[in-house]
Amino acid sequence: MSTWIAGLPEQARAVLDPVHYDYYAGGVGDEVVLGENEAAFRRLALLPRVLRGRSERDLSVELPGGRLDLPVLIAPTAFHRLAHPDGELATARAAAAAGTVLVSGVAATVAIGEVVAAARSAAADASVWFQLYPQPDEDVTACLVERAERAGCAALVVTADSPVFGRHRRDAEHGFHDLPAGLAAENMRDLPGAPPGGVRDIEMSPSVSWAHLDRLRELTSLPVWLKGVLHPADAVLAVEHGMAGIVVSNHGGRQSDLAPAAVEALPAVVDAVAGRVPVVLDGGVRSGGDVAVALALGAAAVGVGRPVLWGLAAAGEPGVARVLDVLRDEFDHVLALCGGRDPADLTRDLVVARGTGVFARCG
Ligand SMILES: Cc1cc2nc3c(=O)[nH]c(=O)nc-3n(C[C@H](O)[C@H](O)[C@H](O)COP(=O)(O)O)c2cc1C
Ligand SMILES: CC(C)CC(=O)C(=O)O
Repeated sequence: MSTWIAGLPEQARAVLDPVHYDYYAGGVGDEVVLGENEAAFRRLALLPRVLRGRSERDLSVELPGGRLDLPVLIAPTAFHRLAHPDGELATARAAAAAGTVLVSGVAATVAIGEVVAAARSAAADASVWFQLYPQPDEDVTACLVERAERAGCAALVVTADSPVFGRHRRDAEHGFHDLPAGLAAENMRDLPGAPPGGVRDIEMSPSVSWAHLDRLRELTSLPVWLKGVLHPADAVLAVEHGMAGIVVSNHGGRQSDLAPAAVEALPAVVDAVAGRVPVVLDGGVRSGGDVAVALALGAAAVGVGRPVLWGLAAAGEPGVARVLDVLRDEFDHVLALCGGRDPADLTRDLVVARGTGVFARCG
């Protein structure tokens, strides 16, 4: 990990309200998965290939919903205005300037229309994606989809790993349940079932099903990604239900504390999908080396969550820009060291488990 990214949580902690720091940093239960997401990357190594590189590498990838100049997108995280007054506006500008995508959450503290406008102010061709939880009241879901389309989003990301809220001990200890006065989940304003100007709660429901997803898909022509898939059988179902892509994720260790590390779940999902749709990985990505390992295991790109929040808290838009720049630079360097010319040169035969000899291949 770059020393700068490694030091970011402490920089952020120094400026954040401790309650908000813990909201961002924390995980579910004993925070086993939170730690494992990063630790699992440390258990993997990449075998370099020699004498096949080139001096200029092409880091770009093409995904349903846009082309990324580097295979790193910004995973959806809630409430960026807890980190910095510019909130999602700063994150969107930094992502667009770096040539990548911000997946802006339904729980953003800036409405999606303004987020897209901010991204386009930094790069006219910027793509912003919109993440949502399918709401048990399908009129609310339909309204959110329409808002994302009207705003000009290029893809939807439906999060499926949250049938109930994860139990976050740090938040419970602080009694953190509400945003401070003046901040709100702006996309949830003025929705069916709320009084004019009122903000509806984001609801989780264990009864949200594949049928909800089918109906959601009928509402839109945008590509729909499914986020929070860990079981290969669910990946197959996602393809059968017309998903344009899959995000392998355990929600950054914030939902089930019994889940495997995200990178350990990745190869089986990639195999099950068998190239029919792209697979993105998020959880524990902290360096360009982690990006390279995930791509070698079959991810088309990775998402980063907390490092972006730390960069935003520490330095606003330039902080997010620097996180992306460091990841790009490190990834490019590792790719060169592996004799890679572009991401497609990172293949699974390069990945080995540390401490078990080169014949113990992963995946
Ligand atoms: C503070 C915080 C808020 C999050 N909010 C959302 C959200 O609203 N929707 C969602 O799908 N995922 C959410 N996530 C999960 C991220 O999209 C992503 O899966 C996770 O952060 C990746 O792990 P990383 O933080 O180790 O990079 C959140 C994560 C954090 C840390
Ligand atoms: C508003 C919340 C549901 C956001 C979230 O997904 C999280 O905090 O992990």
